[in-house]
Amino acid sequence: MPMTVAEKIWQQHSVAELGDATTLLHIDRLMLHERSGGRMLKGVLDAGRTVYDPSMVVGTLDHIIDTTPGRGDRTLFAGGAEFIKTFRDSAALAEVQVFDIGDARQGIVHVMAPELGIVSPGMTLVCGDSHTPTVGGVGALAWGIGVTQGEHVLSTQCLAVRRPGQMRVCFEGRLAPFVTAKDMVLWLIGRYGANGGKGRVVEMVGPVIRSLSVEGRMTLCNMMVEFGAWTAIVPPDDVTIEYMAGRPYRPTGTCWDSAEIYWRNLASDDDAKFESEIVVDCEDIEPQVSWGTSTEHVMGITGQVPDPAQAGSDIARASMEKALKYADLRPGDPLLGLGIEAAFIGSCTNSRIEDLRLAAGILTGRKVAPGLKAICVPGSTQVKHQAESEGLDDVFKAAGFEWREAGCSLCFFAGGDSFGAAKRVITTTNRNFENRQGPNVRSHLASPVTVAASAVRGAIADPRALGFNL
Ligand SMILES: CC(C)[C@H](C(=O)O)[C@@H](O)C(=O)O
Ligand code: SF4
Repeated sequence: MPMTVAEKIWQQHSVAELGDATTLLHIDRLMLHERSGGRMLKGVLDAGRTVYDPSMVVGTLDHIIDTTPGRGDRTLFAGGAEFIKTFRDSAALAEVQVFDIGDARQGIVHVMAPELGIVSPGMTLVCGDSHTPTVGGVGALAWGIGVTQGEHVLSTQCLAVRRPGQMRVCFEGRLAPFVTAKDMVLWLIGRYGANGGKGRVVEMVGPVIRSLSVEGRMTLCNMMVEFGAWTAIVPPDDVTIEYMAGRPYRPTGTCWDSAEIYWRNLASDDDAKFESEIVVDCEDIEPQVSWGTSTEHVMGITGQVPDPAQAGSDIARASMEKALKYADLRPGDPLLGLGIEAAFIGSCTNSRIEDLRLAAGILTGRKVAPGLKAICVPGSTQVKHQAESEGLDDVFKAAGFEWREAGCSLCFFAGGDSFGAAKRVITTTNRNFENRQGPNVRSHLASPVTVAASAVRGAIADPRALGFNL
């Protein structure tokens, strides 16, 4: 039977068919972070169980740790110290390796796992975090799980999973200058809605995907969660294999040779069946910005805020009306020129080295608008070190950006570190929900290029129109 790439990985990991469209799958990697990982480990230990194979489990600290320079163990998250202690103590007891603060391998879990080569094409990987599909960008099948499921994986290295539907999105054409993977995914969610990929594995193909780096592919896969997808995957190709080649935890020797043969053959069959398919012409995509409080509240940067009267359903209309109120905008308003008070570059969506290079390209020789709070948080300590070795930190600092330590940081409000109540922020993150980045903070999602250009103008700005070079 012809199969999709996800179905092949699924079948290769099947331990038993449990009926009711559910399969017991072998899990190759379990990633842990201090917000959900400590509870999983403690749950297993408290029940008197052992971790089946600690070498398949890796932890890091990212969510609730401080990111200000010279950080110690400070956390602004209520009860955060307890989370961190539980995580460290349980990991030590279970003999699970944790890349802690001060370790060069520490970082946002979805950034450091692929960067270190802990995950590779064709693997199954899970983590107690909704943005786990990010690593679909290297051709792995990865998804977010809950604490109970995490305990099951820790104890058995397996998980019972219901078979998802299959969907394919083909990106045709070419990306215009200043248009990035972030704009592609925002456009897709804006066009097809926050439930457009509901419950499916979304395979992403086409010439534009082939031309993207693995980092760009990860940006896309990261936000497919905001498209409602169960997960997303880009089948491996030469770009993926080249990416894997430099990674410290990659397979080596004859294992690399056989892995490479396997990766090269890991593709959907020509006549594989997808429940739904979308073809996107990338020529249509301009830089995108979100205007509201759902990831589907997105528009082209030169457009106007839509009118709820035109909404396709009562639910959409109500959500748009509420969002307009929260965002303090009116139908027909342009976003171009809308004043912003802060800019954020970071998060598992856009904090990898290529993102920082793009933003620094815009910021070189420029300064952020007076009074604007601008913060850049590298996704991992390794990204930070790489950026520093290229002098990017100097560019950010000279432009007026704070240059932070690696972590999730202001991607979500963890209890104190904030832009200030009700501030309007342009941000490279993935969620623009109410209060996501602080009390009443209005978040406008955009690419690192658009965020950097807007920071310079002090208002939402079209990077194409302002004489920036890339
Ligand atoms: C805290 C964590 C479990 C959460 C998630 O699952 O995504 C966070 O990373 C987020 O982005 O909201
Ligand atoms: S960077 Fe943001 S979206 Fe990503 S894992 Fe951390 S909190 Fe979640």
